[in-house]
Amino acid sequence: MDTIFALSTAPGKAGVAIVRVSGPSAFASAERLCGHLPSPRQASLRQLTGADGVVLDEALVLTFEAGHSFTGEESVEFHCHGSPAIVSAVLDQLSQHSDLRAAEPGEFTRRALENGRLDLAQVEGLADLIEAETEAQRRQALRVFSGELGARTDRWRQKLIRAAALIEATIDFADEEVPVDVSPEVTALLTEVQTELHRDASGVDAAERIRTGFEVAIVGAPNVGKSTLLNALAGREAAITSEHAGTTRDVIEVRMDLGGLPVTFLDTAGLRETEDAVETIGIDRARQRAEQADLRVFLLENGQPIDIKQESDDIVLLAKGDLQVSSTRSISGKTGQGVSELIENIREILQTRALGVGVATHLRHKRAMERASTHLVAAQELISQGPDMADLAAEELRTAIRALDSLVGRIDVENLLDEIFASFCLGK
Ligand SMILES: Nc1nc2c(c(=O)[nH]1)N(C=O)[C@@H](CNc1ccc(C(=O)N[C@@H](CCC(=O)O)C(=O)O)cc1)CN2
Ligand SMILES: Nc1nc2c(ncn2[C@@H]2O[C@H](COP(=O)(O)OP(=O)(O)OP(=O)(O)O)[C@@H](O)[C@H]2O)c(=O)[nH]1
Ligand SMILES: [Mg+2]
Repeated sequence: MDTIFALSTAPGKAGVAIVRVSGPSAFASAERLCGHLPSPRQASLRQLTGADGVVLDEALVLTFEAGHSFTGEESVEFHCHGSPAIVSAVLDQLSQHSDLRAAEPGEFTRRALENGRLDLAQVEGLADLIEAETEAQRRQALRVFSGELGARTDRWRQKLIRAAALIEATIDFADEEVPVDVSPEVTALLTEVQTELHRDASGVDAAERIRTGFEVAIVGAPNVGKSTLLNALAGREAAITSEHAGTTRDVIEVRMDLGGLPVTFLDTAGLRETEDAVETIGIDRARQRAEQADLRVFLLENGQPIDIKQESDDIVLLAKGDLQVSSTRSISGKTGQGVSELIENIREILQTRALGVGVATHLRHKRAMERASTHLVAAQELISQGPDMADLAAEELRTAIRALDSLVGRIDVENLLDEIFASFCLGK
């Protein structure tokens, strides 16, 4: 096994920069850099010196014994001053050790997975945790990282193994007319698992939204003040506004943190019949993005209908509220009237959708659960056909268990790993 090293903190100037080394030569290699190592898990100040005896930095050195580290391997951390020059000097020095090589992105975590310190779902949770920018993202990622999905998978697994054992017992005793009919207990076990699979899988779409962000499109006729509203929401001049109808053509995106929920607002071209070819392209894009968005804000000026399908949660507001006689259900990006109410309204709607999230948070989880579920349905069907079908039913259960095992990376995941680790940072 190679010993690997990388800068584990973000590159650039910082208070402190941590260089991590992991693998069988970690201690030996660290000794060449800082002399006598401190006892494991006891940070101590050391001078780091190059091969020629020149001092590179005065750093805190922290060691972890094999079996008691993040990766599960012997590991050393150098907590250096966060200077790009120091970091590159230390990395250069390490790269001259012939038994060391630079780590690939995510390679420390990959080793943690291989050494059984984390399961695959936890690795995904860790990746999400590092990507998390809002409170809802942080909470969701931490829940996955805590291993809840793995724990629940274990319980499903045990129930299915018990069900398979009960069925197999009927095969063994088929000739002896077993007096007990096991199918009620088997059916109960399968139904329990299926109900939970269904509930967890149905929360995945909302979980995906929390991870990638909800999209909220602002739509309406030209000149009603969509771009002005976007700018008011963003608190900056993100979009060009003008008194000319047909100003916005491209979809303008502004990312925001709405009380912990990640939301991307979309400002779109005003919808109308037009001869202008470029504006027409903009209007097509507007319609497409608005229809795909999670929520739409319709800005209406003269009560003219907007030719975009309105979903039940969508928000309809009267534009240029400062010019309207009644201020209810109206908004003005120009004066700010109604803007904080709109934000609160959107947050509430999206928050309700976020409530359905269970322990499964990735499309990959949903697919594995649906695969398992399909085989459970097939097993149920076979069981209902009587004892002759018992061995086929047991086989369906084993296939369902394999699908669940792929959730936590017990099997069939080699090809997934590269994809999952490709998105990791260097040093993680
Ligand atoms: N400096 C530093 N901070 C860090 C990390 C790190 O690697 N280095 N982490 C990296 O992502 C996270 C913490 N994760 C860690 C997970 C396990 C162990 C560890 O040594 N585990 C041992 C002993 C546990 C104990 O203290 O009892 C073990 O599990 O046997 C260390 C860090 C966040 N902060
Ligand atoms: N009185 C008033 N004027 C507004 C308000 N919002 C926008 N306007 C004015 O209306 C005109 C059009 O505003 P925009 O925000 O560019 O309108 P839009 O809906 O983005 O227009 P298109 O991009 O052409 O579809 C500008 O002159 C704005 O100053 C408002 O709330 N009240
Ligand atoms: Mg506009």
